Amino acid sequence: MKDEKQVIRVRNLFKKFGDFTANHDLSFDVYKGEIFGFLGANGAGKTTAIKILSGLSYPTSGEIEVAGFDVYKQRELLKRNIGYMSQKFSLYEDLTVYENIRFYGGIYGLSRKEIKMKADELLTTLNLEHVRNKRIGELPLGWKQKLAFSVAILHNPDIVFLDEPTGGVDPVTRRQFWDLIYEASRKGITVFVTTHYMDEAEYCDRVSIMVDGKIEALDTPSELKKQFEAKDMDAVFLRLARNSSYQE
Ligand SMILES: Nc1ncnc2c1ncn2[C@@H]1O[C@H](COP(=O)(O)OP(=O)(O)OP(=O)(O)O)[C@@H](O)[C@H]1O
Repeated sequence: MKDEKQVIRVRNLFKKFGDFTANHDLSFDVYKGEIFGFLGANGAGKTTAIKILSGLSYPTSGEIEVAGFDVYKQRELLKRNIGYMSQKFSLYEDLTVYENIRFYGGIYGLSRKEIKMKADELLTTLNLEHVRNKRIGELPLGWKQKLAFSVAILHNPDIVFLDEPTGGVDPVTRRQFWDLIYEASRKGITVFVTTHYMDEAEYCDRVSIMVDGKIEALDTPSELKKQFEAKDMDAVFLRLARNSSYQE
């Protein structure tokens, strides 16, 4: 646990689609600056929960506070204090790198001066100054994802939600992506991340594993390995996912 300050508080979260329960009685806390891995097989209910936590959809029931805001009544305030990135929701392919930064900076309420300063800083850090005026569509996937992450935290939010941010990216670029995650966490930004890559689960401070809509395990990677007598997170995950009623 990085810091005692709670930034996400979830109690008895249920989300139902008709008769189907996608999230079943989830309760957990996430702390300031923590890198929290949210794992589960396909269809376990991760995206459903992330959408609720980031104010994009309502829960069926439960008490949920994110960045100190209630997900039922304070969604607009909540959204201003978080960042969100997924493979499906990212940068605009037809806009240039700088236009994307300007667009999102505007949405996040930054002034022109702040946007310019942040853009310069971000492009220098990522070593992408030379593509400032290139369309996003022309860039390699790994660059796009690093940019998308940096844009998602442009406004210095309390929490950033990452839904499979490194899908389809080679291991070297994934490692570089994780350096950005560590840096954000060092600055006090909480990182809530879903991934299918078990090496990435090892990089998290704590990991929760969801099976069929329920959290079946939640602890640090080293405690989970001890608890399940597993040599790595892959083995922990397989042991839990094997109990799933959902088989591909
Ligand atoms: N709007 C919806 N209406 C009905 N069922 C839904 C809806 N959204 C999600 N579901 C169902 O809820 C379950 C959980 O979906 P969710 O997308 O949260 O899973 P996930 O863990 O994010 O999976 P993946 O890793 O494949 O993205 C799935 O069975 C899905 O079909």
